[in-house]
Amino acid sequence: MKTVIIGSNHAGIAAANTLLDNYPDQEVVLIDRNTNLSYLGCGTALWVGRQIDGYEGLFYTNKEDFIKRGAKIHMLSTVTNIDFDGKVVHFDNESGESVSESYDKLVLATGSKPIVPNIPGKDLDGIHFLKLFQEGQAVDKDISSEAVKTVAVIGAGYIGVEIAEAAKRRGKNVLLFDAMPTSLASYYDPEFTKHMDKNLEENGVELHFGELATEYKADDNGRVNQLVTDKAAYDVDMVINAIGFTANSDLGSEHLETFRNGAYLVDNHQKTSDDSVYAVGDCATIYSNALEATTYIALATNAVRSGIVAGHNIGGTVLDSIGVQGSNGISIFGFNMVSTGLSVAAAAKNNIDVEYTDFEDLQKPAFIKENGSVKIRIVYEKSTRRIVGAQLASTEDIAANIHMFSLAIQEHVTIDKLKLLDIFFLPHFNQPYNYITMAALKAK
Ligand SMILES: Cc1cc2nc3c(=O)[nH]c(=O)nc-3n(C[C@H](O)[C@H](O)[C@H](O)COP(=O)(O)OP(=O)(O)OC[C@H]3O[C@@H](n4cnc5c(N)ncnc54)[C@H](O)[C@@H]3O)c2cc1C
Ligand SMILES: NC(=O)C1=CN([C@@H]2O[C@H](COP(=O)(O)OP(=O)(O)OC[C@H]3O[C@@H](n4cnc5c(N)ncnc54)[C@H](O)[C@@H]3O)[C@@H](O)[C@H]2O)C=CC1
Repeated sequence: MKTVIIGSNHAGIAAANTLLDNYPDQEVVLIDRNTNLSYLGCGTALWVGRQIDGYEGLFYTNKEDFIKRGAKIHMLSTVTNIDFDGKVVHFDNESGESVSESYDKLVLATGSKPIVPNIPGKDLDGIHFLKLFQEGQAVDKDISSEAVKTVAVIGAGYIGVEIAEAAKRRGKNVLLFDAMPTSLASYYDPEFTKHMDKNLEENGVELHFGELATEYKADDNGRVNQLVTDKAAYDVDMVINAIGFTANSDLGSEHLETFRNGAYLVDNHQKTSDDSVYAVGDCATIYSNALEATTYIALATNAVRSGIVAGHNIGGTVLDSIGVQGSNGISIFGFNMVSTGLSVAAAAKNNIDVEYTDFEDLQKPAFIKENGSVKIRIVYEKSTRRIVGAQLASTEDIAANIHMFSLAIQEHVTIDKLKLLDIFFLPHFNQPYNYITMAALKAK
């Protein structure tokens, strides 16, 4: 059995690893247009902000490793066309020749592409996106220039907020814009984002929310020097666009069934509407246990799990995807936020009638000196009382809490089941009346 995988980043790599590690008879071919594979984009802001020494540690595998393990891998090779009936993938290889690979099974792992703001001046010099390693290098180079004093970041989602912090750490004036009235509006409710907004402001990031970029203007050399919005005009030396990703499904969208944003529609084996074709990671849909529906969530964590599921099903072991909660986290100037499932705002947008319960307390008993306050919100469906989301914010390390809520959503746990849940107590870590128990007990 020969499997061809198009795209060798997180999702494609996970599918390839699963096949190579568990099914020795499988012939695996990887094709990718990039020069590198396995780049952890999550490290870009850490590297650009000089919180880590360099980018070298942001790759976890390479071409040679796949060759050693018996796979064939074509890098710098762009797939131009797929003959789904004849089961042949056509691509331009590293030498520029048009070549092909036949397949028994095909895995589409072509990921996502940044959404481009469609406004005048969008192609000027000094306007960046942050997806590829090379784009991270370009941003780092520009930020290293003395001439760049003011950086505008368009989009205060995860990439925008992280790169705003990085640019500030490099001593730039940073203007952060978003169409929504707060940062991180897709992940948290305003009662939580207000703390992140305050944190950003206190650290010198200038916030411009509810303000839309309408034009980028250039100097005589064709480099961006002004950002015009629906409210004002700002002199800027560099722009970073981060207004979200959309699925990169150009290769198969005419042949395969797709979701409303163009992502390949897949079943719980990651199989598309073509029996021989699987899709994984950011180019595919995913099942949300909170929504109880198919949706689109671009995250590396999902990419990896979907690759594993596809790999096993292709290899011959039936493995059902268990769905996801879209769990995520962010840490900015020492302020941490994590969320899973639906916020109250996201539930409303999806017509799910929810209640929520909030609590705020110190992480540890007051007699412990190094201690920060933690704010928690648990969101549950009114009719069934099943937990559909949770948000936490603190200067404390609260990250691991969210995994439990992720499992609770996956397993349809009700808010009432959480009230007397056995949660250990040790003053080094938490309180006997801890905020999870207290929030659950307060639920209406
Ligand atoms: C700056 C940044 C920070 C992030 N931080 C986090 C984080 O902290 N946590 C998290 O979970 N997620 C994070 N993400 C999201 C995460 O990186 C993506 O969800 C993940 O990369 C998706 O993996 P993928 O393999 O599906 O797709 P991609 O990473 O998009 O890879 C797709 C691959 O397909 C190749 N390809 C596409 N078309 C073709 C073609 N025609 N021919 C050949 N090859 C092709 C591309 O070259 C690429 O290598 C971050 C993303 C960015 C940009
Ligand atoms: N910590 C993490 O887990 C990280 C995850 N990622 C993932 O990578 C993907 C891409 O990240 P982002 O690009 O940050 O997307 P995002 O979806 O997180 O944020 C996009 C932001 O842009 C705003 N926006 C949309 N259109 C706009 C417009 N025309 N003008 C101004 N603002 C506009 C939205 O309101 C939103 O706040 C996401 O799926 C994200 O979850 C990225 C970085 C870190």
